[in-house]
Order: sequence, then C-alpha cells, then structure tokens
Amino acid sequence: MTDQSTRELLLSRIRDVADYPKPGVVFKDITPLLADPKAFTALTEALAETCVRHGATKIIGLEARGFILAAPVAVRAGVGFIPVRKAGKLPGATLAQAYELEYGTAEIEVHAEDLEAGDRVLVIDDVLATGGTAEASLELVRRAGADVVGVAVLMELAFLKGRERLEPALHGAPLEALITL
Ligand SMILES: O=P(O)(O)OC[C@H]1O[C@H](OP(=O)(O)OP(=O)(O)O)[C@H](O)[C@@H]1O
Ligand SMILES: Nc1ncnc2[nH]cnc12
Repeated sequence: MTDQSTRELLLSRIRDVADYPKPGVVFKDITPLLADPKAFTALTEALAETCVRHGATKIIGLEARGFILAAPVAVRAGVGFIPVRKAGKLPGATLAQAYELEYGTAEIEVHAEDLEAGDRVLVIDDVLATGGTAEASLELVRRAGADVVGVAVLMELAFLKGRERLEPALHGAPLEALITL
C-alpha cells in the first residue's frame, strides 16, 4: 500500500491549471510529476503493487494519459499492456463504447482480439473525474468476456462523483485512488 509520504510527493507534483480546457474546469496537470524521476518511479511502483496484489494478467491503459502510466506499470508487473484508444485509431477489428466526460463526449475502442475469457484485467488511468471513461472501459472488458479485477487511478476528483457512477459497472471490483481530491 502507498504511504503518506509517497502520496504527498505525488500530490506536490500535480499542478492545477484554472479554466482549462474550458471555463470552470480546474485541470489537474501531471506533467510535473512525469518529469520528476523520483515521483514517476514511486507512482509506477505503487500501481505495479496494485496490479500484483489483485492478480491481474493484463493492464488496460486509457488514451492518452493512461498510456503514460499503464505501460511502465505493465512492464514492471510483468503483464500485458492493452491500449484502449479514442475511436478511429486502431487498425484491427474493435469493440467500441461511447461515453461522456467532464468537458465533452467521446468514444473509445479496443482491439477485440486483445481480450478474452479468463483474462484478469486492471484498468489504469491518471484521473477519475465523472467516471465516464472508466465506466466505458469496463463495458469493453466485459463485452470481450474478460474479468475486471479493479480500476486504479492516480487521483480521484471526488466532488464529481465518479465513484458512484462507476459502482454498478465494477461488479464488486475495487476502485483504488492513490490521491483523493
Ligand atoms: O472520469 P472522466 O470524466 O471520464 O474523465 C477522466 C478522463 O479524462 C481525461 O482524459 P481525456 O479524455 O481528457 O484525454 P487525454 O488523456 O487524451 O488527455 C483523463 O485522462 C481520464 O481518462
Ligand atoms: N479536471 C481534470 N483534470 C485533468 N484531467 C481530467 N479529466 C477529466 N477531468 C479532468
């Protein structure tokens, strides 16, 4: 589990940007964290520990910021990395799911052949805001016949109630946030 000093280090490297990408939104910018090797390594280690603890066999990363976190975690944990991309970017046969987020609407896709029954999937992303992206990713995993062992995020924006929205789609699997704001 992540200790308080690690959480404080991670939090200290997240920058608030007011009114981005539109008025009223406080954007949580993780680029300072990524640029600090101590913080990025601590984050990767914490998420890899989550992966191992839940016995995940595959990690899904959500484009684009989720990729940055999920890929090194998959390498560290020794499991496969599956990209879930914004619609229109994957060349093979896909499963697609539309969703709404804090500042717009979107559609995500996964290669259908990347997931199968028996897979134990951990979904990783940087931010849980309204929960729409994570909810759509869980739909994709289940439609592919795989099992969800959890959702792990760097930060949860609790005031947007993403946890409540995600709850039914989790089917009892845990949602773990290193930082709750
Ligand atoms: O809980 P939600 O309301 O769905 O919001 C969270 C999602 O929003 C952000 O991604 P975004 O779609 O902005 O794309 P990006 O990673 O390409 O910047 C973030 O990285 C999460 O994936
Ligand atoms: N406020 C926010 N900051 C960063 N990423 C986000 N994704 C959705 N809402 C966000």
